[in-house]
Amino acid sequence: MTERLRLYLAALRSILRLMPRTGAGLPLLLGTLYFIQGLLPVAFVLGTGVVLGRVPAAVAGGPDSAAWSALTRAFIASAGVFVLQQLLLPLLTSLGELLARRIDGLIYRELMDASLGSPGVAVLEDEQAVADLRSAASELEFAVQSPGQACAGLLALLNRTVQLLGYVVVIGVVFNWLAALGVAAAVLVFRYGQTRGLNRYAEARVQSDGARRKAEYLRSVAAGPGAAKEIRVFGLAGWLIEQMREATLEFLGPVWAARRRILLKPFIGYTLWGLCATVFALVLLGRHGAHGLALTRFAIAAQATLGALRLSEYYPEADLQIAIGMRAYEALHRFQAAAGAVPQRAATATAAAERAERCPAPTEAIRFENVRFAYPGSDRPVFDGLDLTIPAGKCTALVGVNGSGKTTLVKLLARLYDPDGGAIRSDGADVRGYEHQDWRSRLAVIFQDFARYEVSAADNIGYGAIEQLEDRTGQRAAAEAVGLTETLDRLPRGLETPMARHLPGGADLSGGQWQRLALARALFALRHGASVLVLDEPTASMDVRAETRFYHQFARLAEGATTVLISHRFATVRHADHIVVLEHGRVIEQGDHASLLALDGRYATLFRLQADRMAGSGDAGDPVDLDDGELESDLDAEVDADLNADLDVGLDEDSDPFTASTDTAHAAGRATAPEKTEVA
Ligand SMILES: Nc1ncnc2c1ncn2[C@@H]1O[C@H](COP(=O)(O)OP(=O)(O)OP(=O)(O)O)[C@@H](O)[C@H]1O
Repeated sequence: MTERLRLYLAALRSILRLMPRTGAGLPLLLGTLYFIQGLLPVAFVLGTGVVLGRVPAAVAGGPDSAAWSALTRAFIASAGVFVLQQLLLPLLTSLGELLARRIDGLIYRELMDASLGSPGVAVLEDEQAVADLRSAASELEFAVQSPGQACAGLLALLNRTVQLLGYVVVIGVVFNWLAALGVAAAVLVFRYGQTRGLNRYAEARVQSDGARRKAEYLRSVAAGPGAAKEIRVFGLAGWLIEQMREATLEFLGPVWAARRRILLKPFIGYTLWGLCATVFALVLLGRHGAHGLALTRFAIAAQATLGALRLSEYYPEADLQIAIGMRAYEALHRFQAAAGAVPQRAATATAAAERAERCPAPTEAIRFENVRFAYPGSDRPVFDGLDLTIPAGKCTALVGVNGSGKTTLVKLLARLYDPDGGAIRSDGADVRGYEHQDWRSRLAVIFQDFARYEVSAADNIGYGAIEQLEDRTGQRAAAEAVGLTETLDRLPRGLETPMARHLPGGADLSGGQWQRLALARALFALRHGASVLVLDEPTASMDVRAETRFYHQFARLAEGATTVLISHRFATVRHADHIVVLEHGRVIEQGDHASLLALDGRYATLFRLQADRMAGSGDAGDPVDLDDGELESDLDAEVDADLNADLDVGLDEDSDPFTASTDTAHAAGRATAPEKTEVA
């Protein structure tokens, strides 16, 4: 059995198993109605055949004759069948749509479970898996040729199948079994040609998915707000329109060609075949008719033959839906297999307490032991034997040039990936021994590219401990801790303000304010059970005063927590208890600020380089603009004093040994370099 057929059958089995879950006997009702709807055209053919056969006797007997009454009865019965058929049609369409929507709803849930339940993020970086996820999601979104529509289409085939069987039996009984089988064979061959062509067309559509995505991406760039400013400033509009035109043609061209090649050729071939069979059946009928087949029988056989042959055509209620919808469902199956999702438990306070019990907070240290790791699909290891100790309850700063592996280390710590070799241990226990959710409940991580949720400010903070989403006091305290209270209080609905301008009553924040909101989220997580705080460039978007303020309060905010701090700014890291210098995925130096300076190695070199830069930058005392004027006055004084003492340094792998990055230039004019004096 080919892989494609195996997948198709698996998808078919599982979609059929979803049917009973659509509730209230809907599939059973729909199946029964389709069955009846399949019998009705056959009954109509029988009825009209009888009507036709009774016409000569009725005409001869006149309106008062018994033959006339018999004709009338037959006519009324046929008309009744016809009317019933017409009445059933819209009902079937509505019920079919209902079934499709309900199945799509169930499948959407499967899709969410698969994408959100995957313990790591590797699957979301796997090109094929993401393409599968996208293709399933886009058919579900448009709901025209979705898996649910395919399922309703499969049920609708019952109608056509019953009709064909009915016609074949009628032809066999009233006329000739050989002719009946011939007609059935002609219909089946033609249908085979149709569905084969449609399947190949659906395949061509899937193949062109990459080009379609490119066109969609360009459309979203052109129409979205993200690049709006740059498109105008750099005059990219004309170029973008041309790119979109080319990408659209690149995507549609092969589909158009495939449609002509795939649909037209078989259509001509199979139509000729069908026409020959039709002519043969009609000639046979004609000859028998001429040789005394009773009028009723002749009329029935002729209509049944034509009715059956009409079933060779394209079924608009089923064909394309099945061809494309089932492919989307197969894609979801492939993604499910790749994601290896695990069921997610409900977020309740009890569940959180149970998690905390199952996974104790580290009290001694978290250790990376001989850790080896390469990203999936890459043969270049980021870590090849990393040994690192993160003491519990202390602040460990990670320093290193771009690409040295700092963020990757955090991803491993959060088990978004697992190491290829070695282990990460919390107080000696391999963290892989804990369930992902249990271990993560101990972590509060804010990545460089933290999320900005379009929900209220309070919920943005509350997502740090979802089971405590109602704890407004805790959320306010976290906002206060990062100095956001006044900013949030000035918003139209305070903490309840939706964080997106396009939402009713919504507002947006500046980059630095967003970063503080994300930090508040981490602090909220700490308040509710997390004990390992990981901050990856937590102040990158903050102005120099907000940053200085943050680090002044940092020790108090993170008190008792095991903290991992990543920063390019030495002013930030120098206060850490333990500083680790990473290079090419290895620890090359570690210790506290003073001991590392005394060591006179890489850290000291970097430090002197920046100190020299600062010393050469001139004025150190520019006033600082506050974005919200909310610093308390006593803190202000401290901050002002410290601004003159801090160094603000960026590292860049392109420079050798290192050069300051431009994102720190704003601070360069404000800082003096007491450390230089200290170093010197
Ligand atoms: N998702 C990924 N897939 C493949 N390679 C990756 C991925 N993310 C990072 N890398 C590579 O892994 C290496 C380490 O990257 P990482 O982001 O951990 O560095 P970093 O020290 O945090 O850098 P930065 O200071 O720029 O944030 C780099 O060579 C990077 O190109």
